[in-house]
Amino acid sequence: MTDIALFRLPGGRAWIGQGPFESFTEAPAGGGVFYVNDFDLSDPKPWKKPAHLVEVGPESLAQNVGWNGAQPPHIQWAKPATEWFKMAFRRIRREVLARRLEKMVPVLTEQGTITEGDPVRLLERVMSAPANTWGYAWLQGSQGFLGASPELLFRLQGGTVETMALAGTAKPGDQAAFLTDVKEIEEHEIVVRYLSEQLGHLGTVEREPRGLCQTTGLLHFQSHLRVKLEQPAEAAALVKALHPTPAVGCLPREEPWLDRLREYRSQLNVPGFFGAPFGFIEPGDAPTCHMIVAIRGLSWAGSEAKLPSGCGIVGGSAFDHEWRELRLKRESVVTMLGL
Ligand SMILES: C=C(O[C@H]1C=CC=C(C(=O)O)[C@@H]1O)C(=O)O
Repeated sequence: MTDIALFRLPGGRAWIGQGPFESFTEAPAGGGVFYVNDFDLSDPKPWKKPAHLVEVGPESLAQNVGWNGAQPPHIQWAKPATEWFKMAFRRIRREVLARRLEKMVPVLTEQGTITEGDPVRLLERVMSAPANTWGYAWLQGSQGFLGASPELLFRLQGGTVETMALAGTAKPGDQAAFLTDVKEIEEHEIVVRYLSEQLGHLGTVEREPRGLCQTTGLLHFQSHLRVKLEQPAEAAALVKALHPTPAVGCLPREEPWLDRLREYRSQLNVPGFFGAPFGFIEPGDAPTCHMIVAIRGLSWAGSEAKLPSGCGIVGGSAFDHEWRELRLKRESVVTMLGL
């Protein structure tokens, strides 16, 4: 099967890119190009231009991708062990209580085995994911990742950058208590403050009041932010300025803490795509660049599948509560993908 990239906007417009892909350090003119990287931004040529790009809808997906008789996958998940995550949780919390660290987002990964079927069929699910999410996929031979993320890293259009803080989580039924939950509000406002500071270097920042975002089985705090650029900015420079936000990284966003986070991620077997920027520049002369945070998805290599979820640890975090939140986030992905 050819290599495939997919990007679907909240409104439903979507593009499929088919390989081979040509890689670039800077986004080539004319758009129609995907941004694919890992959490550490280790690919120096993250802009991927497909040999063939087509705008698709849910009905035209199959004829553009061609399933070749492939069936949706069955995945047998193994229950995740608590030990390593518990250790990371305790160490992070200790640093937070000592006021050396404000927040860090460790990630737990559930491992699975694809017993039959082909993950390519999950593209249909990504296309029909909730309307307030961005669908993404990157399929390379027998490996890849895909999902539907509720989190925008930024949208760059003309001289305006829009972004959002998305952090703080509850079950939809717990809304009344969530709205006044001091720990969840703190977790969220840390991300707002970080984004306001980073964007403040580019122009005057406008922030909308804190609101709610509901996706498959989950409720989050969400705040929209916008800045009119004083000088033109490249998408790649914005990625470097904003990623990783404390919704998936840490604060302070300094190398020693990022190193610590990388250490936890590697101990906990986290796939590189998780929390990384994933983007698409629409084709055209004055194109819009959409850059999202790749969460709420899974990855696979051969028959091995990985399902990661992360949770922000602040001073008020309790292990059992966070462990439940991690499970709810993974269940949300499993439900969304119909697995
Ligand atoms: C890291 C994840 O979610 C982020 C987005 C929304 C809420 C989050 C939270 O409450 O911790 C996370 O920052 C994930 O889904 O694995």
